[in-house]
Amino acid sequence: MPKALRDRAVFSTSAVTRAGFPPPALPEVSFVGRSNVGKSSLLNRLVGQRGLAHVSKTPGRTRMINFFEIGGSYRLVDLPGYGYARVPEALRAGWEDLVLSYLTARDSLVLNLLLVDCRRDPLENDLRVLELLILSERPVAVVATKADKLKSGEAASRLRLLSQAFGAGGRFPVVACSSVANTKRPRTPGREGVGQIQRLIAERVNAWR
Ligand SMILES: Nc1nc2c(ncn2[C@@H]2O[C@H](COP(=O)(O)OP(=O)(O)OP(=O)(O)O)[C@@H](O)[C@H]2O)c(=O)[nH]1
Ligand SMILES: [Mg+2]
Repeated sequence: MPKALRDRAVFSTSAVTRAGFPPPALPEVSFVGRSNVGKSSLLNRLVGQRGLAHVSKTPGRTRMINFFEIGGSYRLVDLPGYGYARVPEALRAGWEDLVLSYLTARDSLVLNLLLVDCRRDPLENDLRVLELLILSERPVAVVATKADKLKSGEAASRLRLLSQAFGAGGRFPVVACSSVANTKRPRTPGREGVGQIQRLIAERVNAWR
């Protein structure tokens, strides 16, 4: 991703219903995953703008679909997380409808980044979302987040396990990633993930239309 684009990421709009989605005139990359897995942090890190998407220690913070426009040429789309038990049932069902209709019916969606916590074993919710994306023939890359929390010796075996669970037999890339990696510690697991994901995004965005 050219460095110049990093400086031109701007908030575009928030949607709480389908009518609120912007026109599908630009390719979009979505951030999908459980609450608190690190979607908003990764988005900020990819564009090099810390405060762009709201990051919080409290799960369930992102409640709308937030669209960010990058260099006028594509959008990054931060989705509300799923699996947060303390959200009232009615509200949760509403979010799910909104997110699922976005994921399965949005024509301009060129890549879904499915984020999973690299320290957790595969969760039912994540596997269900993956299945849905596969059934709707959506392109997926799996991001194993918070890799900096692993010991360097653990990273390879965690990534193997997650690749088996989420990689769809090698069809989808599975990338270990840290959004907070300290570049002064060159062995931090996931340190190279941000660059790898930037390349995947660039490939998909450039192939659109
Ligand atoms: N150590 C570490 N912490 C991270 C990383 N990514 C995110 N976090 C922390 O995890 C917490 C949640 O991050 P968010 O980016 O807000 O997570 P989210 O998936 O957007 O959460 P919701 O909007 O609630 O769905 C924050 O405290 C972040 O600082 C990472 O790569 N490494
Ligand atoms: Mg968020």
